[in-house]
Amino acid sequence: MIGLEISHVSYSYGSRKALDDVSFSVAAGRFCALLGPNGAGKSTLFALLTRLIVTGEGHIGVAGFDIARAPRAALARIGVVFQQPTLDLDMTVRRNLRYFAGLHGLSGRPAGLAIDAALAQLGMAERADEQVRALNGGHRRRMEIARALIHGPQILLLDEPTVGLDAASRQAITDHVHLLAERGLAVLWATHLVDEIRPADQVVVLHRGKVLSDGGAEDLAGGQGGGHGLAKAFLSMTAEGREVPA
Ligand SMILES: Nc1ncnc2c1ncn2[C@@H]1O[C@H](COP(=O)(O)OP(=O)(O)OP(=O)(O)O)[C@@H](O)[C@H]1O
Repeated sequence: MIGLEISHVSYSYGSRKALDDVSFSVAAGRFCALLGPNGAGKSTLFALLTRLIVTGEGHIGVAGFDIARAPRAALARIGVVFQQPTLDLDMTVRRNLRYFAGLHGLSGRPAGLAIDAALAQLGMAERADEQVRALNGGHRRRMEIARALIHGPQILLLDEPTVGLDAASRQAITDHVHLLAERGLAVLWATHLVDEIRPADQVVVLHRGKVLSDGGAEDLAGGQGGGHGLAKAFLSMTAEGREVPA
């Protein structure tokens, strides 16, 4: 089943073209890394997928709903973790999530159940009554991912979710989100870090607003040992003349 479909999407800020005829899709149950250097257009694409901005060029389908024609139905099926954290540090984890559940029309026992389930999926159940301020950066991020799951989305969007985290936290979050994909979510994970990508993942390379490649991570690495092969392929596609270490 198709989770997310992006077809011939373009977007410009004034005369600057940020996305140029972008097409790819992410099926339910797939982890897709949107790999691109700074300025590639990743955040612009996320803004279009969440209707922060709109474009007349191209089509975006979310779990079968056209985001332009049926925005409410489409957005209800998306969970999103933006680059900038947006948590209330002085509330507990549960209070933060209850507030967000309310925005989705969930309250009372159904909200409590949804919050418990989401926290459990991120290994955060025992932190529910802690103040967010007391959590480390990795746990705060996991909580934001749990928050994005409360309303039962089919698509999960994460914009560079591991920025600023230490290696162990990055690993834990990457593991958790891969598990969410295995359980059926279509995951779009924007990053410029190849070590967050697994051999079975889909990788879309975005550079200067264009899709340079779309396929399996193993194929992109060209059989050259996972992360190293991927890094080489990514750099040679995007570095434009910079030396790529052997
Ligand atoms: N509000 C804006 N006004 C004008 N140009 C913008 C605006 N936002 C982004 N751009 C430009 O659009 C292009 C794509 O930027 P975008 O932020 O989408 O890339 P990105 O891949 O998310 O980069 P980063 O990893 O640095 O966040 C860049 O050339 C950027 O300078």
